[in-house]
Amino acid sequence: MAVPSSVLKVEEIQGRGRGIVASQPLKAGQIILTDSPILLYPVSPISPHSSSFCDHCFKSLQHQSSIVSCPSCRQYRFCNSICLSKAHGFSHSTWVCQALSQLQTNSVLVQQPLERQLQARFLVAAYNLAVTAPSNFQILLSLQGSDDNDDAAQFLHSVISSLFSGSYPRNELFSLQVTSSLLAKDKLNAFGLMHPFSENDENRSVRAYGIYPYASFFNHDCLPNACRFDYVDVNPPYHADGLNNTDFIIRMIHDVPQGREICLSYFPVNENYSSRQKRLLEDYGFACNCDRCNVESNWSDNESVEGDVEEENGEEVMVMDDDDEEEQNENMEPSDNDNNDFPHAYFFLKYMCDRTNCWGTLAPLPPQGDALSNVMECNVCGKLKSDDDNLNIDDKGQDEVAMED
Ligand SMILES: C[S@@+](CC[C@H](N)C(=O)[O-])C[C@H]1O[C@@H](n2cnc3c(N)ncnc32)[C@H](O)[C@@H]1O
Repeated sequence: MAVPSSVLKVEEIQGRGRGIVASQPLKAGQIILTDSPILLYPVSPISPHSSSFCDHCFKSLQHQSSIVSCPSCRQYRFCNSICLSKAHGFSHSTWVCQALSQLQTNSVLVQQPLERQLQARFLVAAYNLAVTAPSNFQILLSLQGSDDNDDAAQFLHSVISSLFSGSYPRNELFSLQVTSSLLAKDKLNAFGLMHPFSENDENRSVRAYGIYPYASFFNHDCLPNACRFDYVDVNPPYHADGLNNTDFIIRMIHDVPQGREICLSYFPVNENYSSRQKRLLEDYGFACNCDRCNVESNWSDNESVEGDVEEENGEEVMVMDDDDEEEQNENMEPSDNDNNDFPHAYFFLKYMCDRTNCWGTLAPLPPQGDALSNVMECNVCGKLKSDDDNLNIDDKGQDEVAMED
């Protein structure tokens, strides 16, 4: 599958499956891809009325004054009648509405852990996609993921089959194999749309999951050269024509030459070596051997860039003292020289947000013509920071504005 970008191409990369490669030199801040979800589903599958987000666009409902509920199930809530009407033609069609109501009263499913309920919600969404947009369903099926028939797939297949045995269209769509394959695609490819950022919230959680067909081709690197921005509740701090609020923008963190693989980090970059390895193995099925991991694999458990590791939120995170920072600022520039002992020291200083409980990644604002921006934007809290000082404008947690849907 090709990506809709003239500056990227999909290539087979040894030991990593498909990946995305720069087909020309790319500049810091450059927008390399905008992607829309083919599937979105909320994390509150069984008790939707407790959700504080619109079930169509997933904006926070906190400051909305014209909230409406679905008139049929009376459970799912939407920002306004526009979102409701869009959802009726898409994610909350008549039969999805009925299926979700049945899922909520399915006593066997309700007793299951949240993960299983969530998988059931995903399967209903995927089934809806198969019926309403078969070509997007084919794209979903072409994403990476094995189709092992495990216990979860067996169980969910029986729940979903019983749901679809009634008035729902084309119940033959859900064989055990398709169910199992869909679950694997979801696990490897779903992106989380996070709760709005707050400095007081140590454990920011997910509000919805989405399948983004092109962004799914990015492989992981613990020192990424690109990162994703979403603007679910706020407008981007630059002109972005026609963007829906659940669209992703992928921007370059720094310059890269033509032919270089473009990678995202699948989670915040501050996680320590053992936790990253564990997560990548358990959730994504691979052992990471990126430059950063190769360096850190030789460290003792307590060692970090300068031997400084602090405990923060129960997690070990990298820290540097002021002298270290000055020295690193003077001596370390990003380079393609992978022999550097601390490939991540410079990265942390320049590209990691220092706001409490944020751990977001900073990328420059998009260049204007040939002029590169010296303003960095955090992809989690939205803070804008110039080279010398914090601009202190734009906070994703506060500035709620309407965007096109
Ligand atoms: C979102 S997909 C990325 C695209 C995928 N490579 C493909 O061919 O469709 C995630 C999967 O890609 C592979 N992958 C991603 N980053 C990797 C890395 N750094 N090393 C090895 N495999 C990686 C893993 O199999 C992972 O489960």
